[in-house]
Amino acid sequence: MPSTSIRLGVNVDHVATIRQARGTVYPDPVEAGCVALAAGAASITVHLREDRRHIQDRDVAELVRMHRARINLEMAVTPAMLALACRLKPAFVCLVPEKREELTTEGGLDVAAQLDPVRLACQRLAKAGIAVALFIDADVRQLKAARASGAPHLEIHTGRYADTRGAAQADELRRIAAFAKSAHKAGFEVHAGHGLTTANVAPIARIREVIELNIGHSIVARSLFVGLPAAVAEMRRAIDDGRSR
Ligand SMILES: CC(=O)[C@@H](O)[C@H](O)COP(=O)(O)O
Ligand SMILES: NCC(=O)COP(=O)(O)O
Repeated sequence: MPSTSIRLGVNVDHVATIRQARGTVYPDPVEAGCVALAAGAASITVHLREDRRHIQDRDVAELVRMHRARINLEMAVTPAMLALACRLKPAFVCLVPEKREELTTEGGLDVAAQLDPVRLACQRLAKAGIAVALFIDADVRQLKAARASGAPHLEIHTGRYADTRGAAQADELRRIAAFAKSAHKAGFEVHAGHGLTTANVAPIARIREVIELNIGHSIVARSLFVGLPAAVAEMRRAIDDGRSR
């Protein structure tokens, strides 16, 4: 039976984006993580990109040292990132696609096209005691591949849903809802995220099979005006309202 509650993971990448813009030591994404957890976040997500454009190795190490059980590290499937994850041992890793030139993640991981490396990565991370999610598009071909990979969790990419409007958005929502059902039936724990805001989160939160949402950019942006605890609380309310409708 799908869960009635839904966890909020707060992504603090864009706190680090502001810091890196000036090469200062502030604002600190580690401090932001602590504040977000105190404000009701269930976990903290950080994407350690290969180009280190925002989050740095030290941020991940510090967050893991302080809150290991609640840290979700997003990373590319590369030997260097796998070695780093196995050394730092966050509780969760989400394997994501990465392109140097993209402004943000543009789609899901093509698990079907790289099943062997993804399967090996899942095995290696599981051996290190890390629970793995695959960040994928709502696409049955990817679901089949994900089943063969051995990953226990999936995070559905909601970027296209967030970027479209009207009939196209309704279509994307239907696709995500149907995919979440199939993924849950196949035994995966189902998460979702990317591009979600207080204005668009409710229909995604209403999908019973989704039990975790990872949200960052809109929360960090909103925190400029109301502060991080209030921005996390606003998102929590929007999710709970959506879930209960
Ligand atoms: C994988 C994903 O959906 C995002 O969480 C990702 O972290 C976005 O990367 P940026 O934070 O660099 O936009
Ligand atoms: N995996 C999605 C995530 O961590 C946050 O994405 P966004 O809200 O910053 O677009």
